[in-house]
Amino acid sequence: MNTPPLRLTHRQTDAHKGNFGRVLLIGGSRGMSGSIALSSIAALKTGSGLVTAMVPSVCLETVASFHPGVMTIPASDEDGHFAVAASAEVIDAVQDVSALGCGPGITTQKGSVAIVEHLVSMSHVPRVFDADALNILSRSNLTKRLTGDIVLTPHPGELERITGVSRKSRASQIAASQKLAQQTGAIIVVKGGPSVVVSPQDKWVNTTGNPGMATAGSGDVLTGIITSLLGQGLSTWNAARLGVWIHGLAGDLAARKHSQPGLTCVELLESVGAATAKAIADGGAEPSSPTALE
Ligand SMILES: NC(=O)C1=CN([C@@H]2O[C@H](COP(=O)(O)OP(=O)(O)OC[C@H]3O[C@@H](n4cnc5c(N)ncnc54)[C@H](O)[C@@H]3O)[C@@H](O)[C@H]2O)[C@@H](O)CC1
Ligand SMILES: Nc1ncnc2c1ncn2[C@@H]1O[C@H](COP(=O)(O)OP(=O)(O)O)[C@@H](O)[C@H]1O
Ligand SMILES: [Mg+2]
Repeated sequence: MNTPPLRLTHRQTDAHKGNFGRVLLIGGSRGMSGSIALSSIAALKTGSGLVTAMVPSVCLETVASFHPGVMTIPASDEDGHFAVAASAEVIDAVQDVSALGCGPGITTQKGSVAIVEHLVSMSHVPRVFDADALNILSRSNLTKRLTGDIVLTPHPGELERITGVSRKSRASQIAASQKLAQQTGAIIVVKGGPSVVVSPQDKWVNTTGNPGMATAGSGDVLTGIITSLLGQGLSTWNAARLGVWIHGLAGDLAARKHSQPGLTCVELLESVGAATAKAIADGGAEPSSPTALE
């Protein structure tokens, strides 16, 4: 049996949505509305109590239409992506959030750069940076300004842009990620088959997942899962490891049903709830006690 790196516990009978985190997902652009919707819905399916997507105003209706449980905040936009003015609006939006994820579909236009520049130093909020947020970190030389609880989720192409190591050498990717983790304090998910999670002191190799997950949008789902777990109070190390494990298991459950070639981000997303249940103490069978995770 494939066991999770740690367990979630059952919800107390008197639990309410405020117990399970309020998370914010920042991203999307005209043409990539699906990306941030995938992250947001994945966060709901991993158990977040409240999920809000902050998106360029132009794609708000599209993002909002995918799942009625996702709330949306419209941000100033320009030509289909975030305008520079959106970076000031982010400061209001992060009030009271327990975690945020940034990057899917965000583009590397200057409004997005301004947002990421604000987020790198918001040390009071645990943050996940993915996709174009990672490309912005590398292009704008922002990695040295990362502070607080941070998870980076690069695929080998993004990692190459940040560290310069070849997308073809797995050993170099792990070594460079370890060094980056030591320099920044961030936890780094080195995506692949299998994904490896690296901390400044340690590394962990995932035991779930399959090549059917090499499909558009599967990483966007992971961003939402890890953000959700951070928002529920897990440490960056635990949220990254358990998030990667749940994501891979969702891929395995979906591939069993739909085949690896037939697996898309939609089938992956549909399996996130079932995979999360497998991470609950005793396999999610019987509700018992307590609320807190770990
Ligand atoms: N429905 C949507 O709106 C979607 C939007 N997406 C967004 O599209 C933007 C661009 O992301 P992409 O990742 O497609 O573009 P990138 O240009 O960052 O990455 C694609 C390239 O990276 C390299 N690469 C990726 N995985 C690799 C691996 N395992 N081994 C070796 N090389 C690898 C390959 O050279 C590949 O062509 C992001 O903002 C992302 O969030 C994508 O997630 C797809 C779905
Ligand atoms: N061969 C594979 N085996 C296991 N997992 C894989 C494989 N290929 C891709 N994945 C997983 O799928 C996800 C792809 O992420 P990413 O490239 O960011 O996708 P996108 O940006 O399109 O959403 C990662 O979590 C990665 O680990
Ligand atoms: Mg990606």
